[in-house]
Amino acid sequence: MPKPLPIFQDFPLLKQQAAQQFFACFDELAEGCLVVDQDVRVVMISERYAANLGVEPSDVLGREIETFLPNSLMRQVVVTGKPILLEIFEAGGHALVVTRMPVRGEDGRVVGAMAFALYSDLEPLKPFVDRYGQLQAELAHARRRLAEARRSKYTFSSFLGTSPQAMETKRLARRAALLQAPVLLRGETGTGKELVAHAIHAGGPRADRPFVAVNVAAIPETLLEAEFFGVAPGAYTGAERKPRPGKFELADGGTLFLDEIGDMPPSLQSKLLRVLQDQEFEPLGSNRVLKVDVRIIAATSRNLEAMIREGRFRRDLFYRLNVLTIALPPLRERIGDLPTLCEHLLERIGHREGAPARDLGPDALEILAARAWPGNVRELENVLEQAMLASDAHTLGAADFAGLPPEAPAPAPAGSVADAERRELEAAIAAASGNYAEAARRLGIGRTTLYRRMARLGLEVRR
Ligand SMILES: Nc1ncnc2c1ncn2[C@@H]1O[C@H](COP(=O)(O)OP(=O)(O)OP(=O)(O)O)[C@@H](O)[C@H]1O
Repeated sequence: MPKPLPIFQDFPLLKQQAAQQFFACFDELAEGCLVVDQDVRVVMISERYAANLGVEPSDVLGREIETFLPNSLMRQVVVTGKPILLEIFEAGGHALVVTRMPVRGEDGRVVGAMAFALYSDLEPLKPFVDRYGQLQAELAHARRRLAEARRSKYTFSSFLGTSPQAMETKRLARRAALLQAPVLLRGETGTGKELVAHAIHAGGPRADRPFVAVNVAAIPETLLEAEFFGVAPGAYTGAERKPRPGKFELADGGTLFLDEIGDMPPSLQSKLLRVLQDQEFEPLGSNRVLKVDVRIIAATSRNLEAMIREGRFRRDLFYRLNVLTIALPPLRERIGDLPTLCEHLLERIGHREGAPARDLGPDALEILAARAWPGNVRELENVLEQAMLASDAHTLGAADFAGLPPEAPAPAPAGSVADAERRELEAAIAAASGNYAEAARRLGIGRTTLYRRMARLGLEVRR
């Protein structure tokens, strides 16, 4: 509780005079003032303030302020005892810049509050208000962009498939999300390595910290070091290396996803190993050591063991990265997931293209199941997209995929899709003890879709 100002204590008359002068001064220089008691009734209002509010002083004296100014904040000041130092207040059809302060008695208790209108015309403040508005807008924009960039695009539910292989992948990834050790994702192109990396990040304690991805294969070797470790200001490094933070620094506190780690040149492999061991490094052209806390998720489609034998990949780096390893199954080894994948991908493509989602006829499914899919889910998505764009049919049939280039048939015989799907549905229904809603949830589909699929596969729906 603040004490009354000591200088006034022995001079009550002076205090009163000063207060009166203060009010008079404010009324003249500013746009008037107003005082309320502890019941928020008006005990004083200047002519000018009354004019600004569009009221007559005699009409409002003694009244609770909200009876003529419903959005007044004076009660808040009286109740909390806290001033509201600057606020733009809309009243009487125009904006006032108002300062409100509590009035305290000798014992420090709040006995009322006073308000001063500093300006009734915001023109003098316009440069500040404009600048403030502009900065606010810039800040909001930057925050939105940062949040978007940092938000993981995928979670575990984005990884589609309920085959045993897909479920095992998700189980391992969920476990990895809760740990801090490096993760190595292995799998052919298009099997969802990047998707899983995002999901691991989003499912762990670093979720609200940055997720930074670097595709090692996409960056020229000469620029990789600067890309990873950054360039210090003032470093003489040539035109293409302006001072900037490296990916390690940007990912501090979060996750750094190193895609195509097998493409990393040997010189950088040693440096990466050092950072993994010590969690510190020096930006290019700097003698300052930066300490970071970064979780590494690396991915590769290459045979790293063969590369080690050929001396192209460091064994010690491999051991360092190969702590939690997740092998992503190729599509042809989980062809039972094809119907689920197609259904979701068609929906996703439809959404992207602003077109209604399409179905896939059983004949089309048989054709797709017979392919080897070297490009995996990405290739499947491309094939579906092309077929969708070329046809108006609601249900895509075999003919819509007639243009597919010939390809060696996959090891699995074509008839097995229906079997695999039937087994999958039966397993889910059994696991849900015959509860179809629960089985559908486990499969990640709606109940109606489940009934439709069961009917197509000749499974009886028991109600
Ligand atoms: N299980 C899955 N469920 C849904 N979408 C998937 C799945 N696997 C892959 N995809 C989709 O396939 C595309 C390729 O996936 P992603 O980029 O994660 O693969 P990748 O293994 O990192 O490929 P690359 O090695 O070529 O970089 C993405 O559009 C992704 O959303």
